[in-house]
Amino acid sequence: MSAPVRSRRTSVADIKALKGVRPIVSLTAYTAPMAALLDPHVDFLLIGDSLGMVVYGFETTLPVTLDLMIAHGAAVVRGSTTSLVVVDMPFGSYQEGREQAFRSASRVLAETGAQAVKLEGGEEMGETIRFLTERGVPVLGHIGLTPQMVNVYGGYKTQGRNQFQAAKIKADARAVAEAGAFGFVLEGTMEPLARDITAEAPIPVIGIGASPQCDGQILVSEDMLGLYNEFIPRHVKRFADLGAEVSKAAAAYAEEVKARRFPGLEHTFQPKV
Ligand SMILES: Nc1nc(=O)c2c([nH]1)NC[C@@H]1CN(c3ccc(C(=O)N[C@@H](CCC(=O)O)C(=O)O)cc3)CN21
Ligand SMILES: CC(C)C(=O)C(=O)O
Ligand SMILES: [Mg+2]
Repeated sequence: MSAPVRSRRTSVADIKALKGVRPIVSLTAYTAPMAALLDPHVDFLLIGDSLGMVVYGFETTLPVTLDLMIAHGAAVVRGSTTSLVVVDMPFGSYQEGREQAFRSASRVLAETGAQAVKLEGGEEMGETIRFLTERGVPVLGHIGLTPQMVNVYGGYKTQGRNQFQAAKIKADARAVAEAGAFGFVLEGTMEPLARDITAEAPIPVIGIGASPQCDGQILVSEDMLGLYNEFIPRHVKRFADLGAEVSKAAAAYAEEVKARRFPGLEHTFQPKV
């Protein structure tokens, strides 16, 4: 038997150690087959609560439940071998307080095999992040544009547009790092501010719609693969157009079925004589 490429999964300590060494690579995954395809190319896979919009067709991430995140988290762990796996804590599963957050997060780790959770919020989540990390749950923070706040913002609005917002995001970054997070996602934030925050933060800053100078980048896989067309935010670069490929394949299949060209006899089972 040949030796495995990596004998263990990337750990949160490995991710922390990459700051200042090389950019950290991350993508979302919701299913085992997609996780298997992405696993060799990323440092960590995120089961994002964006799956509510991308897979389940909701207009926001708010209806996503903890049970749904756990089902998809377990699938991604089964489909991957070397990446760190991080699961988003869904809306309502942690905002009530640190005990609720621990109850939810410990279920995620125990029932999925993932190594860490991500939760949205800065200063207001400091106490919760500390409570979790001190009790065995590594936490990835998420500040800037936090989609679970959509009803407070009144839309998905880019953050850090004025001095007050900028000061708040800087305070959030400090609070999350101070509370013991192993890194944080910085989303939808003005580029110069995102660059400053990355330079100041003692832990990896993973950007999405943030800055090329962030310590790492993350995208929703379906966005960068061209599999999600409901909206295409400015932060997205299309690395493939798989949506067009799916349409082409479905059209070819439909045509062959109607013309009785598919299935061919080679796709059928013939009795031996
Ligand atoms: N498929 C997908 N990709 C994502 O990046 C993503 C999700 N879903 N779901 C959860 C959140 C929602 N996100 C979003 C959604 C919309 C915009 C958007 O429309 N942005 C505008 C700017 C809005 C403004 O500042 O006024 C843009 O032009 O990009 C951005 C992020 C990011 N997350
Ligand atoms: C876009 C990433 C950071 C996320 O939180 C998600 O996919 O839910
Ligand atoms: Mg999310």
